[in-house]
Amino acid sequence: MLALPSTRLLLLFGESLPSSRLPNVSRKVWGQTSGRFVSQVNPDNGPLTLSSLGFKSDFDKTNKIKADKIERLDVPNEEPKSKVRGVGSNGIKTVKAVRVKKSLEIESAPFSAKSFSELGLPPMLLERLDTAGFTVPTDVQSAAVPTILKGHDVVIQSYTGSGKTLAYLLPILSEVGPLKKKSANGESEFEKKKEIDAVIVAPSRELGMQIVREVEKLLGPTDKKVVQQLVGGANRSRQEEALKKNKPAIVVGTPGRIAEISAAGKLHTHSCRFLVLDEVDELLSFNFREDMHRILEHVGRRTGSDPRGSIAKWAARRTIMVSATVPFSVIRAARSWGSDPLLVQAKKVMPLEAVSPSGPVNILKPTSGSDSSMRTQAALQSLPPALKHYHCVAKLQHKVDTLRRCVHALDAKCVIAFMNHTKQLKDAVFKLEARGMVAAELHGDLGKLARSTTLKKFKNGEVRVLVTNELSARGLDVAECDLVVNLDLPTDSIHYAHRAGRTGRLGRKGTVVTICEEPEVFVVKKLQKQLGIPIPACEFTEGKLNVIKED
Ligand SMILES: Nc1ncnc2c1ncn2[C@@H]1O[C@H](COP(=O)(O)OP(=O)(O)OP(=O)(O)O)[C@@H](O)[C@H]1O
Repeated sequence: MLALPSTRLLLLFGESLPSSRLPNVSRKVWGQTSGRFVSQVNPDNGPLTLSSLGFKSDFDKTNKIKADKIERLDVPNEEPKSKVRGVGSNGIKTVKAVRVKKSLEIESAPFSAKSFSELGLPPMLLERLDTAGFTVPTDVQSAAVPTILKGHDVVIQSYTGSGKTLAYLLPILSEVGPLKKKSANGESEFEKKKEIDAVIVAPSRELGMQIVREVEKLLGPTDKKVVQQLVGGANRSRQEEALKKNKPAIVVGTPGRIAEISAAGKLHTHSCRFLVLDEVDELLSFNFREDMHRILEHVGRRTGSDPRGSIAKWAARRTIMVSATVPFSVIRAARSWGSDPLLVQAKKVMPLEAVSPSGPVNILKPTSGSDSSMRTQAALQSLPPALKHYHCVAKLQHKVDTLRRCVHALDAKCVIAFMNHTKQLKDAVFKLEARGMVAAELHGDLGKLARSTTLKKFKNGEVRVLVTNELSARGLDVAECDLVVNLDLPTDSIHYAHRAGRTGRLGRKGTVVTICEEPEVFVVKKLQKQLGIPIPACEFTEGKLNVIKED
């Protein structure tokens, strides 16, 4: 069995490995194979799909909680109607061509229910979903929506890019705001209340704004003010004014700003019915502990003490915790906050009580190596099934040029390159631009405007390579991203999974290449073992990715 650790940040490899400044290297002889057999990458290498995993489709029958069975349907071969872009490479620094739009193929579509109407959503919300181009729910949406609608507290765990945001937004919008279900007397009139009905917390400004846009997409232009962003970095008094004037039903924000405004008495959340913690394992980390403490104490809290204990105290609030990586510490916390909480995965719903610390919730245990099928299943619960993973050995001073050759070899149009230290990002961008590749840096030290402008340019195709740090590892949704490159190694398998998950969104193809120095290869081997996925060595010769087969 795969055991789970009790804390989120497992620094399995100690400190992140050193990376010094990068010299100005333009041309070198690359990747000697030293007697190893080199083969061309096989484009037909079929990805593992969810359906090949054979997850259980029913609720656990031993479950003491009387949850209804969620009916499973065959996976239809339908693509969602999302717009996806491609790029025409121009190679000239000054020309910032916008990518030509083309569809990125969805290789293994994670859809099981045939339509949203099967999930018990109100007619107006169904209409808005249709208008927004969402026609078929993903597996995790099919599992989560009816479960939350039945009133359960849930932990939603499913791989990156599988549609977890809508999985919790849809049940909330079914009960909160102008799209909600009609009441028993047939009224659907949305009455503005003084208090907030749903609080959604996300660890970064970017992720918070992304969630706001997803809510706005469904609310439509006339009801946009039903949701209010409370993210850090933005003008606080304007946010407070908007709360007062618009009386939003839903707020989405970062822990610091929500806690700040709440402490100032400008955010009334005591009768709140939904609390969502998106990227819950990150939110429950040490960094956010004080702000999260305030939020957990004040959102949905009934006034006056409750002699029946903490569970009764929280009975009015539904707590929804979400992440691709769920350590057992989150399960433990969820058990103490919720009443009969359930774990919702793409094809399985089970009571949290049934999750054992040694059960395969996730990828988080350094494995000793015996049960490879268990490891594979656990990894695939966090990583998109259509991803391909490689590593490439390069000297430190050649890493950026290796990245450039990797982008050309894979003809990648939309690339996210991760580094560990903010100071090095500028250098890498400079080198890429010097070789005619349009690149930009994104990190927390940049101002609010610079961050959103860069992200916008990346999303609309003006920037081909986004060089960034851990800020972008979680939640960032750019459907067109077809390549993730680790220029520095992630600190552990959780970080690897979140970085990797920026590509291969919603069943699309994607490649993850980790560029490391020879002494770092052992770390890649460890990641490979922990994640239960092959990360073969490769090199980029003659403009192609060549897989190196080990003896
Ligand atoms: N049913 C659907 N049909 C089409 N597109 C969808 C559907 N559900 C979600 N999407 C789109 O898929 C993309 C990924 O969804 P989302 O960001 O919610 O994934 P996620 O599981 O939360 O990922 P991460 O773990 O990285 O945060 C988004 O662009 C979203 O709009």
